[in-house]
Amino acid sequence: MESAVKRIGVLTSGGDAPGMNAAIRAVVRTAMKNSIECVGIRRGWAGLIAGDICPMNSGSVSRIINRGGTILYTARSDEFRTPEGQKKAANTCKLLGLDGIVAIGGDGTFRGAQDLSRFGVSVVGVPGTIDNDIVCTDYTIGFDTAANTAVECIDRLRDTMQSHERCSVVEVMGRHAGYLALYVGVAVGATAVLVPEHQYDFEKHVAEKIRAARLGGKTNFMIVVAEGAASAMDVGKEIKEHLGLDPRVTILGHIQRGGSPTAKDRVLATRMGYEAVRVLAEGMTNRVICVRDDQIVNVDIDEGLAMKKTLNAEEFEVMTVMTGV
Ligand SMILES: Nc1ncnc2c1ncn2[C@@H]1O[C@H](COP(=O)(O)OP(=O)(O)O)[C@@H](O)[C@H]1O
Ligand SMILES: O=P(O)(O)OC[C@H]1O[C@](O)(COP(=O)(O)O)[C@@H](O)[C@@H]1O
Ligand SMILES: [Mg+2]
Repeated sequence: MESAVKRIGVLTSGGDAPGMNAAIRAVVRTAMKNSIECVGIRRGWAGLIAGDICPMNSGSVSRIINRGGTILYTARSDEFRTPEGQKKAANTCKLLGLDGIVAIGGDGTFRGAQDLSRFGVSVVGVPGTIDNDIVCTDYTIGFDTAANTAVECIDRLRDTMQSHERCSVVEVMGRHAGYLALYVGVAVGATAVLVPEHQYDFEKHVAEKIRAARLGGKTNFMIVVAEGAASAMDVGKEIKEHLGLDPRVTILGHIQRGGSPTAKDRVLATRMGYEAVRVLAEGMTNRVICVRDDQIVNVDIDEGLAMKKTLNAEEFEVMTVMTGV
């Protein structure tokens, strides 16, 4: 089939996520198979504005499928949020003869892609963020690895908390989204889980859960807090003040974003990267690659971003029943 694009760019933007490299590799290799030239754009949208490019070929993506982070670097760019910045980025595309851009990132990255498409550049988004907060897709690259890393860390904390009969407050990532906290909280058998989607109430969400666990015979407690729900330090202070316990607070932070991607992240990233190039080759634009019921599909970016994602109600209910007991 004759491809609708001759030369494309690939970039990673926003917070990095394990599996982004596998997606870059799939984009480059699929492009090559279809005789499409592929140019790497370093440092996300900032790099597109600056024309920060590197040539890509089969060799440049060798031995990266197993590596965390992103070989193209990533950045957050305030300039790209402005029409002037977007115009500069579109001019780079014109100068380099880029017909299309594959943007691997989160919701912010896709809003940027939406804007760039208004300048006549074809864009396709590949969801890569540990937050799993992109409305139109069941899954975003990096979530599985980050969740498993957090679970491993919390299991270690649990050993020492059990020995000392202590309370642990652990902060996981998620400024605006509680998917990671909820999933990890269920996986570690947390005493309580705090998510930004629900207004924090110390008495109801923490004190009552700890009390129920203590009445059930437990002498150690694990509180999982999404960073956007409450400050783990503050939760720790409240536990000390109101319940008389002496909690230990751990902020997992960027540990969660690193490490070798799980098989799930590598495979989905590869399938999504392949689909992104296929979509551009077919002449489509303004699409997000999504996974729905384990099928890789593409969705209009405007429609995708307009959808409202909520926490999985069944998973939340399960967490509510499992905590505090
Ligand atoms: N509403 C927007 N319009 C244009 N560009 C945006 C918008 N939101 C974010 N961006 C661009 O995308 C970048 C990445 O977004 P960010 O929200 O930080 O990460 P993520 O893509 O992982 O959600 C931002 O630094 C900015 O350059
Ligand atoms: O790396 P930074 O700039 O400290 O950002 C931290 C944020 O990035 C994330 O890890 C991922 O968010 P994005 O994918 O939207 O960039 C959030 O969970 C966290 O709140
Ligand atoms: Mg985001």
